[in-house]
Amino acid sequence: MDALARYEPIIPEFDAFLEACERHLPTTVRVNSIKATRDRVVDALEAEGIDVYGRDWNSDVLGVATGKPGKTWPYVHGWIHGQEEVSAVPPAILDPQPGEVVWDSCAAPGGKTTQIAAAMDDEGLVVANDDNLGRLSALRANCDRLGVTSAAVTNTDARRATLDPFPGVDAFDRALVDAPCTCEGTVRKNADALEGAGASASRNLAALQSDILERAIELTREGGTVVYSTCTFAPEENEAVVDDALADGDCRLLEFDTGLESSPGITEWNDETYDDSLTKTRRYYPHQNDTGGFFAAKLEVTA
Ligand SMILES: C[S@@+](CC[C@H](N)C(=O)[O-])C[C@H]1O[C@@H](n2cnc3c(N)ncnc32)[C@H](O)[C@@H]1O
Repeated sequence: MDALARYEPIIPEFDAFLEACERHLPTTVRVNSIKATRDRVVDALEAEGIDVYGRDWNSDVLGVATGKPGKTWPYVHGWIHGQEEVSAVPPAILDPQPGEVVWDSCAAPGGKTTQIAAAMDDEGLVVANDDNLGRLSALRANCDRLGVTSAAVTNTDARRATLDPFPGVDAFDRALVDAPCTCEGTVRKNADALEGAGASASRNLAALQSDILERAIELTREGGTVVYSTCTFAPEENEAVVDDALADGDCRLLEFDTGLESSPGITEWNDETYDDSLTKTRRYYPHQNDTGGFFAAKLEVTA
């Protein structure tokens, strides 16, 4: 947990935060509304001895009290997807609508792609991109199992993505940048997550994250929405990256409230200051909702 010590000045109730990071992460699943309803899923899981409980902020997210849902037929048939609760936040605030064209720039293995497609009633187009060929089979398999027919899988470096493969598409309506990051917020399910974490690892990733976010803003129509998210606590990968995008002058931050407890983004870190509007971004800490850690920013494209 040493790598987390540098966050003491910015994380509220720091001792409770550290204590939560050492606790086992609750298992959660997301109901796949393309194939099933919440009630049918609850009944089917209970018939297999899996007890679940609802989560107030999102009726499609179920906590698992007992049993292993990944070994049940509702899982095999794609009625549910194993998804960490707080990782359902970015697609929820992206708020994609049926018929839209949405870019998921860093999509594998597809937890958020399939959530986006479900929110769109599987109508429209979700371009699910990832530059790592080895991760595309899991992305495709998840789309198949969950019955997603609206996704097109691409394998490009998001920094250089174009609209050329999609004749007739002038711009994306919305884009998600669920960026590659140091993954510190996954420490509750992977104790090794903090190995190699720290300011220098975070600074090394920031240029890639900024370039992908910049490309997402360029490819999204004026008035469209871009969500930037990471599963790390590092301001270098979070507020600093969004601050960079704001400085280009083509977007502005929007406020959002998922119903989950969260803290506002910060505007000062070490020797840096960020735009005041960075308080509209949200930080989700493990002790607030008994989840992993996440950061999310919702941007409107203005030019
Ligand atoms: C946090 S993971 C995405 C998780 C995914 N959104 C989900 O919910 O299942 C980040 C992904 O970014 C991909 N990635 C890294 N660099 C990239 C780049 N330059 N262009 C596109 N994808 C990239 C990685 O291969 C990885 O799959």
